[in-house]
Amino acid sequence: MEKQRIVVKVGTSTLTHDSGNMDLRNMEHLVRALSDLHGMGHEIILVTSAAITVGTARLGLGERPRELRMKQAAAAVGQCRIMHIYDKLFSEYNRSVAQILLTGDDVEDPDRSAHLRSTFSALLEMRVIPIVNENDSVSSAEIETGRHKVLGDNDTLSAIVAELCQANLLILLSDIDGLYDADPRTHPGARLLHQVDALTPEVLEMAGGAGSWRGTGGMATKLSAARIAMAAGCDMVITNGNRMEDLYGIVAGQDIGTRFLAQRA
Ligand SMILES: Nc1ncnc2c1ncn2[C@@H]1O[C@H](COP(=O)(O)OP(=O)(O)O)[C@@H](O)[C@H]1O
Ligand SMILES: N[C@@H](CCC(=O)OP(=O)(O)O)C(=O)O
Repeated sequence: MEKQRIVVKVGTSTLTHDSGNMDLRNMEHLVRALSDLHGMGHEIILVTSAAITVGTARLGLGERPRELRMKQAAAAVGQCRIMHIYDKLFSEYNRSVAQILLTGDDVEDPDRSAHLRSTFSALLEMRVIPIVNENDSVSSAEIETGRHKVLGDNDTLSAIVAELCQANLLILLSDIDGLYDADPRTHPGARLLHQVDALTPEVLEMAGGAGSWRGTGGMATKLSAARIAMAAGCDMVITNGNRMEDLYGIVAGQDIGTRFLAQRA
């Protein structure tokens, strides 16, 4: 099989329980599948969410803080916890990881994004698995005051990373099997779309908001990600994070989840 550069984004709803604590079973299955794909020769970049949720649980705050500075503090605490667990789990499979935290400025500024590209390429050359999140402790201020709209959700961030690294494939692991023709939580008869060739107005209309208190963007941000990835020549697949074994089939090109086809030049 051809070796691919793959960005995998995993959302808060897959990484945590409803209590806000980390879902260690899902994390273990994720790390095992990614380590295995890495062992097959693929290059892997992991974009991970959940810092704010895990920090909230760790600090015993009861509910997700509304105050910005508390959210940012929770992210700082949660990010440490998450990286600790990833490092521990990947180490069991003899894989090295690196942490990259990004803000909107980092990807917008040509100098910074050039450095970022070189860092990713050096890490991948050394067979390290970069683990990326938004630098929430710094950047939420920008997001909430509306000065920068570039980031703010990891779906978009993962597509920007895929574009920056010229990845072949972006996989979004969510709490749902893919894009349906309507939000299945409110429309029980909704049907799964297997392939999307173009983001037509009809497709864009299908997307609704987040499915749980822990998720943020819902399908709307996933379609924004698809727009960036498809234009960058990268296929994107939305699939359910509860079946990590599906990652193998997706990488092999099987019909799993919803695949958004790259625009080929
Ligand atoms: N057309 C749609 N197809 C599938 N899911 C949808 C759709 N519209 C809205 N959703 C909601 O999007 C949710 C997934 O996004 P989100 O809650 O942000 O999770 P994540 O943390 O995985 O990013 C689903 O649980 C679902 O309720
Ligand atoms: N950067 C934030 C997550 C933002 C985000 O997009 O969350 P999600 O919709 O669960 O992928 C955090 O780590 O808490």
